[in-house]
Amino acid sequence: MKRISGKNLVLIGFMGTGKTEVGRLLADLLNRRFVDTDRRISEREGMSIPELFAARGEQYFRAAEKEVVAELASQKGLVVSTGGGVVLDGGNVEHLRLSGFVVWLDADVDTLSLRLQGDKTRPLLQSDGLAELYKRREALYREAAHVRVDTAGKAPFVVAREVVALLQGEG
Ligand SMILES: Nc1ncnc2c1ncn2[C@@H]1O[C@H](COP(=O)(O)OP(=O)(O)O)[C@@H](O)[C@H]1O
Ligand SMILES: O=C(O)C1=C[C@@H](OP(=O)(O)O)[C@@H](O)[C@H](O)C1
Ligand SMILES: [Mg+2]
Repeated sequence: MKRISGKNLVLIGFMGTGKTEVGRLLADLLNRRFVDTDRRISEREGMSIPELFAARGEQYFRAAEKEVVAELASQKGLVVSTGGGVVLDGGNVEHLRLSGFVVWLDADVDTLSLRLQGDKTRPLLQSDGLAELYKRREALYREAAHVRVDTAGKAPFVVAREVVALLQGEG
């Protein structure tokens, strides 16, 4: 797996594309350590992501996210699941691309809406419309990623297997 040897495998994409769930499966399949940036931030700050947004605001969250990304980019051999907004910062994108192979998990807006229906854990979905936010971010994911994987209509383990096949295909 030349694509990820000595590197991290990094998942980016919109909320609900399955970064956290697929990342965990990939770490198992590849026998690598799994780190989810949101989880890391929550642990560091001692509160959940919605609590952190409510208590300190998005800017504070983004600063914490940037620190965590920089820290993970200095490590190797990880599977890293990011939060959907990680690509808003050009420095994050640079770090992630230099330290890892960046896979964009994607799905159409209707699929994402269904997956996230009733979700209360994603503060940004409570205010902005999902479709609007997706439209604003799509180009950022495309530019940041080395490859895109469509997750619509596929179970998480099918997506994970597809990512592994993609890495193996590169020898
Ligand atoms: N491929 C998939 N098919 C169906 N549901 C999925 C898929 N991937 C994730 N989900 C569901 O969508 C929700 C968000 O998944 P999650 O892994 O937290 O996404 P992300 O970290 O990208 O926001 C969860 O309820 C999860 O079970
Ligand atoms: O898209 C975003 O800006 C965010 C996505 C969330 O992560 P997931 O993409 O894992 O849901 C989390 O980082 C935070 O709520 C902000
Ligand atoms: Mg997640």
